[in-house]
Amino acid sequence: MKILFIGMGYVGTTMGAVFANAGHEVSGLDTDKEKIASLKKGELYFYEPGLQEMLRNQICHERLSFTTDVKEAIENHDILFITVGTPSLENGNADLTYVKKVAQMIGRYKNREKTIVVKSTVPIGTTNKVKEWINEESADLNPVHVVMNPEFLREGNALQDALYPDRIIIGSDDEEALKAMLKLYQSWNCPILQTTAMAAETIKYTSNAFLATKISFINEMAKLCDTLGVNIKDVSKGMGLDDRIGPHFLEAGLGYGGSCFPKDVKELLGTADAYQRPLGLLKEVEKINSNQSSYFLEKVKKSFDTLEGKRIALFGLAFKPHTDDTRESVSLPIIDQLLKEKASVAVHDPVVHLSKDWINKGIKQYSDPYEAVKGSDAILICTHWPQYEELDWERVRHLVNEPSIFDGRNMLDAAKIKEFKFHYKGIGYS
Ligand SMILES: NC(=O)c1ccc[n+]([C@@H]2O[C@H](COP(=O)([O-])OP(=O)(O)OC[C@H]3O[C@@H](n4cnc5c(N)ncnc54)[C@H](O)[C@@H]3O)[C@@H](O)[C@H]2O)c1
Ligand SMILES: O=c1ccn([C@@H]2O[C@H](COP(=O)(O)OP(=O)(O)O[C@H]3O[C@H](CO)[C@@H](O)[C@H](O)[C@H]3O)[C@@H](O)[C@H]2O)c(=O)[nH]1
Repeated sequence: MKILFIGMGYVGTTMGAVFANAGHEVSGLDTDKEKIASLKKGELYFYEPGLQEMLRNQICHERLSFTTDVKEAIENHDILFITVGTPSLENGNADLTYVKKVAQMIGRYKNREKTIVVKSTVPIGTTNKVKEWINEESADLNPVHVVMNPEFLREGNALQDALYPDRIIIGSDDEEALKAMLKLYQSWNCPILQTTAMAAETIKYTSNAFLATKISFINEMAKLCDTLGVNIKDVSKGMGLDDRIGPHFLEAGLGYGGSCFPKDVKELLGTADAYQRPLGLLKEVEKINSNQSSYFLEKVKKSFDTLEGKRIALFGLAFKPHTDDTRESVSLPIIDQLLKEKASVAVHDPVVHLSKDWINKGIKQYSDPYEAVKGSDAILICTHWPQYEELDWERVRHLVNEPSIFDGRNMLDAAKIKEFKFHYKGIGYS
């Protein structure tokens, strides 16, 4: 089948490559000329393990191509996936500008019957509006079939998640759209749930909200564990052994960031408020999450009379390991706060390069973690990059000024690290 992906970001590029890999002829459209120029050369402009190889392979097999030609792309394809961003507006609602523009573009250039797949995460009720936006703009009288097909991939694990998803959700009351989706996904070996577009949209938001709730729950318990002197890692492990609870998303630490959980939690809260069904539990989840970095910094501050003049080495800028994405990464507000307290900050991240704005604020970035820690008074771990577990901590001990580690991801083995005479503090774990 010939498929068009509109929006070559994390989702569009990954899913485009994966559908090409499954034997379809895929084209990727984006209005950003630089991104398309880079993708055409087989160069992935963001970091995602394994994707670059698949991208090049599919380009070589002529199953994957890229374009900025909106008219031609829309005219020549019958299945169009919308994968543009839906970031938060100031008020927390999802910004539908990009989705609406794409729908209008489709309407303008629609020349025959088409199936439109909404893959972007959109507020409940949007998929039905997409159909209206297309029809309002279209002079073509052939039918348009619209279906909601939320995406559940995680950055850093995107290929595995896209190739082997736990489930596929397809939501529409349009029989033709459902038929097209079942055909498209016929080679995928996982449960497929058919439902309404609104239920599909709701499933996406409630899934993210539930995972965010698990994280805030365990973080709240981690604070209690700090007070009680109980190890939260043992608590998570013990809880997770119960099949009904499961081991996932019970890692206590600095809380959730990224381009999805914060914005999707906000949007769901806004929708519920708009329908006068406020979600008290989820409000608390958000509040716990936004207080988590202050809780962590309080621990750091308690160890010093003042942070003024102290040299802090901060490990990890990405919002999670195996990605270069810093959207809503907790590391950035932490750096800001450290600067406000007049500390000097040296950072390391295996893949993220700090933007000029940050460098201009006086942050020093090092490509070698051992350089970053030289003369530091504290090491703050903000991203769970496995590389940090592998460091020669004995060597680190000899490079630092003060042997203090604040582990915002509880990723090091406290007992082992203390053997090197470090003072070690995690969250609910020390
Ligand atoms: N990133 C994830 O891990 C993830 C996972 C599941 C779902 N989602 C959802 O998928 C959607 C896309 O997320 P993303 O992270 O891939 O976004 P992104 O910001 O990485 O990419 C969006 C792309 O759309 C392009 N674009 C904007 N307007 C366009 C237009 N009119 N025509 C063509 N291209 C246009 C932008 O240039 C950009 O390249 C969001 O709704 C997000 O919530 C994201
Ligand atoms: O036990 C845990 C698990 C995760 N996190 C944090 O939670 C955030 C999100 O992590 P993760 O869910 O792995 O990454 P995302 O790429 O944001 O993926 C989420 O958001 C996507 C966009 O909607 C969905 O598609 C995915 O299913 C959903 O997991 C990160 O800051 C993690 O550090 C924790 O603090 N503790």
